[in-house]
Amino acid sequence: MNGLGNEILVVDMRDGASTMTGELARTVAAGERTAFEQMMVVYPPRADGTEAYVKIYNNDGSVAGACGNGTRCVAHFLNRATGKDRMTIETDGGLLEIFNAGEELITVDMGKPRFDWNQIPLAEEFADTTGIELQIGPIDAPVLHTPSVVNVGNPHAIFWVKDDPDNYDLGRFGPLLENHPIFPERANISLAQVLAPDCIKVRVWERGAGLTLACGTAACAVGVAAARKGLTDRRVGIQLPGGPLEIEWRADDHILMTGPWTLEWEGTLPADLSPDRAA
Ligand SMILES: N[C@@H](CCC[C@H](N)C(=O)O)C(=O)O
Repeated sequence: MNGLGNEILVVDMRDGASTMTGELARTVAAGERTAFEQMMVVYPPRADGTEAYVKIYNNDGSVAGACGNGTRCVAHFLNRATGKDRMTIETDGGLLEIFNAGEELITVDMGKPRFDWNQIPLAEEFADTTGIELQIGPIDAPVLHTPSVVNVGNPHAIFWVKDDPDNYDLGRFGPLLENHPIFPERANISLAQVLAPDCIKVRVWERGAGLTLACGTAACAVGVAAARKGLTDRRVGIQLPGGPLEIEWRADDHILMTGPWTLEWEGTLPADLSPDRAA
């Protein structure tokens, strides 16, 4: 599947008979047909009132606590399997509520943002995470030194730029920022240009996956970080290279993300997924 071009492989393991690992996920990601940015493995529910437990892998085999675009894809998959329009799923980042918003749109309640330095997490204490000072040797652009940081189930750093994010070589400095020592669990890196109080243009370098056409959690992170800085309203359209997402940071602190899903193909993974076999 994909969510605005963010390549998602939804793997149905609801029978509870098999288990995915980071190493196997990397093997599947190396397959020509099965390449993905995130794999969403759907297991039987572990908690009362939930439809499934979903484990998320990046294509480097690392585990992610949240994936906004992938959650909309899982929502469609579970909606088709169960007929339910509304459900709760469990991820490593917490419980997520999903609503069918009609016309091939899904809304996900992504939960509450976390702003404390140790919740991001950061390697050292910062009292104010709306803008932290970073020492970044090899990067010459001065705007790239004071990101806002927020955790929305996974860690994000947002660098505010006045001009078009396309003007920056994110492919070059994305990996440096993702692996900056201030981020002990690495971070997803966004460049954000506020175009209007209800519109932000964003490009994302994803932790564990690299440059992407869209990142749902980055859209959530940028939306709340912009409103927190007073740059925008609490309801914004986020323009990503793959298309738009609607983000609303509600008065009860929950973030709602609304966007589409796309089904590309369906198939069965080979039973033998040993790492030396290309999927
Ligand atoms: N594409 C995702 C985010 C995936 C997880 C991220 N790379 C991480 O490691 O935190 C999205 O749509 O949110």
